[in-house]
Amino acid sequence: MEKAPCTSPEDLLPVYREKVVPVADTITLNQFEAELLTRRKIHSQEEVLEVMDKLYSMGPDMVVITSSDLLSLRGTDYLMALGSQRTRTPDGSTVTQRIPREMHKVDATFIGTGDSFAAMLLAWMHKHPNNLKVACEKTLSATHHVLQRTRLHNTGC
Ligand SMILES: Nc1ncnc2c1ncn2[C@@H]1O[C@H](COP(=O)(O)OP(=O)(O)O)[C@@H](O)[C@H]1O
Ligand SMILES: Cc1ncc(COP(=O)(O)O)c(CN)c1O
Repeated sequence: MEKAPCTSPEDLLPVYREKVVPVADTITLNQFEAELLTRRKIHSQEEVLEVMDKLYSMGPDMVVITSSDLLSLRGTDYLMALGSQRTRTPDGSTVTQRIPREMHKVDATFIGTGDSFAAMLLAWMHKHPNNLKVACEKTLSATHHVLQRTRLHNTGC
């Protein structure tokens, strides 16, 4: 999960908030990025849902929090990802599907996992256009395999 300092200049934040997010259909971001965009801190499962609602109110219909280290019920060895999709019913109300998944932490630091996650999610969403659950699960599984293999390649264990 990306921590400060940001890889993007902070003065671009208003551009993301006001120009980019409102025209996005889907956003994938980690907990830190979600906190920055919404100006809210996440300390609990309830708060992550509030932050996701705020992100929906900014425009996208699909929000995927790629990782959070606070929310896993299984402890600090796990990360949580949370996929979520909002659909409008013919009567005008909205239904939100949420797909929380926990993954075992791989004991290493990786760069580019968020980018690779977003690219794989796009590919799996293309293959499974009506099934975010399957797209998220395949993305997480493939990500985990890539990271384990990367670690094995670098450390031999
Ligand atoms: N140390 C890790 N152990 C297990 N999975 C990880 C680890 N780091 C990243 N991932 C995986 O990569 C995905 C994207 O990583 P994340 O840290 O959320 O993105 P970013 O690189 O934007 O901070 C996560 O959903 C998770 O599946
Ligand atoms: C300068 C820079 N470094 C590293 C990364 C990789 O970030 P992440 O680990 O969040 O995918 C990015 C994101 N594209 C970046 O812009």
